[in-house]
Amino acid sequence: MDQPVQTEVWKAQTLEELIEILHRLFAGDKVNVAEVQNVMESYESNPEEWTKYAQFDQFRYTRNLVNEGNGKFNLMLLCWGEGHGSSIHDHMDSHCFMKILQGNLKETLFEWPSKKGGGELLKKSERVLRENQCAYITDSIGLHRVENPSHTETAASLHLYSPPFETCHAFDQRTGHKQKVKMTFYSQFGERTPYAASVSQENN
Ligand SMILES: N[C@@H](CS(=O)O)C(=O)O
Ligand SMILES: [Fe+2]
Repeated sequence: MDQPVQTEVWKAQTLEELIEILHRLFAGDKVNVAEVQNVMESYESNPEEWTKYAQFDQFRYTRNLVNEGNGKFNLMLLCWGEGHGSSIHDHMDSHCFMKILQGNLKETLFEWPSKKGGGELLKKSERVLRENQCAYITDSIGLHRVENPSHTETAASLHLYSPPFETCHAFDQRTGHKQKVKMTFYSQFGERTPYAASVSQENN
């Protein structure tokens, strides 16, 4: 019988402590997905600790950089207004962890377009993620779309990407065609990104 893989169990009491633990977990070359997911789930969202990063936009979800993870990962807070959603997109072969800090988010998984090209993207599954849950996706799992299904409540989520990336592909559900998109930060470390640095760039 195989030995079970030892995973350490950490409990993050605060956002600051979570960031410290994440730095340790990403110090080496290997990522233990279950361990990262567990520690992100162990943090009980406390809005007082993250509200300084939360900047909402009227029209679309925003990406707000919280920590650069020593070059190993980017940690960011995403702010979703009522009904806001992403395109169907990939994650450039990175690990992607998504923890709900406030509200609910609906995640719909899709298959990659078939090699022959063309045709509608097949929906694999959908689920609603609730406060403090942490989901994981990477390209081998598929593509996803994330939406705030509520028309009365905003939502906030904490995303960790390793290695960090700045572009991804957005897919047309009906044709399967993809387009490269550049992703920007609405704010970094609590400060609104200057207009010149984000102009003519898009979110995903
Ligand atoms: N991957 C998306 C957010 S999500 O919809 O998972 C982004 O970084 O903007
Ligand atoms: Fe995503």
